[in-house]
Amino acid sequence: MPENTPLLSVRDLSKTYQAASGPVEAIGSITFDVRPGELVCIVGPSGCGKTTLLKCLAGLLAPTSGSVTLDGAEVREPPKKMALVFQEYGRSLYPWLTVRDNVALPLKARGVPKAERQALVERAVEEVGLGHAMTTYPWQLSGGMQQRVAIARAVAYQPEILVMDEPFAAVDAQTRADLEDLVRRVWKDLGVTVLFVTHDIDESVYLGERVLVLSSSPTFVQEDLTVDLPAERDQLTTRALPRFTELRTHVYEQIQRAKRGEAVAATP
Ligand SMILES: Nc1ncnc2c1ncn2[C@@H]1O[C@H](COP(=O)(O)OP(=O)(O)OP(=O)(O)O)[C@@H](O)[C@H]1O
Repeated sequence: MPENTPLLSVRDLSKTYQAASGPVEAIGSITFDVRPGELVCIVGPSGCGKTTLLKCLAGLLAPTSGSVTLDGAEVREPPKKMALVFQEYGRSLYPWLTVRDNVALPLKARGVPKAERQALVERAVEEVGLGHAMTTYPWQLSGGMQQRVAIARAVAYQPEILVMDEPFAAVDAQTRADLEDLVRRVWKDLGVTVLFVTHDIDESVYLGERVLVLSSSPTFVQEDLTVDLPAERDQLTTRALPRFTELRTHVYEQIQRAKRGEAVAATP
């Protein structure tokens, strides 16, 4: 695929829920593209419709209007080319399966031959730094390690796009920093496209090559910000850069504007 052809294309996506109390317009109109190999973060105020947007992207919820296209095909059901990582790592792994078998499961379901499966599982588990824990069970691992297993499972599957929904919201700050660095490393080493949803402004700037700032509901894309920080990022030096402070202050101000209902749509 040529580099400028979008991998994921969201066009005029809107979602209005029909609640008992009447219609709730969650998403007004969202339009954006993700190109192959990008790492894009989505950030927005609480209740702005991030979960609704992700459900539509993952084919779990039909939009009221507009479309989601992945690799040229309209998404109408969970796409095989997408892997998801959620916040609740504890519930996303099977406790009776070892790390190796948890990571292998989607490959087995897809019918990948055993030798190839083993190679993919080993590479993915090594990549997340758990090569020594292949035969352990999820309940023998810390929360951060369990989330590493979930990431390994997603990348072993070799998705076209990895969608992460606030994956580190439930871990402590130190583990979170390690996992952020892991995402950057996996993204670079494996060349996978990543869409990362977070409510943490600093995290969005530290991780992303682009940050999409969403308005409050009914939601639209308020800003599509290019993160012009060096590609080699480091928790200490990157976060201490004046440019990092400028960008996080800018995103913070945009979100405050969104909360006050003063946001205007980004010009494409
Ligand atoms: N099933 C539903 N029926 C009616 N309204 C809903 C439903 N699901 C979500 N909403 C409303 O849609 C809006 C967006 O909700 P959504 O959960 O997508 O936001 P969010 O950004 O993920 O929230 P948070 O940041 O708090 O997790 C909210 O006003 C919410 O109350």
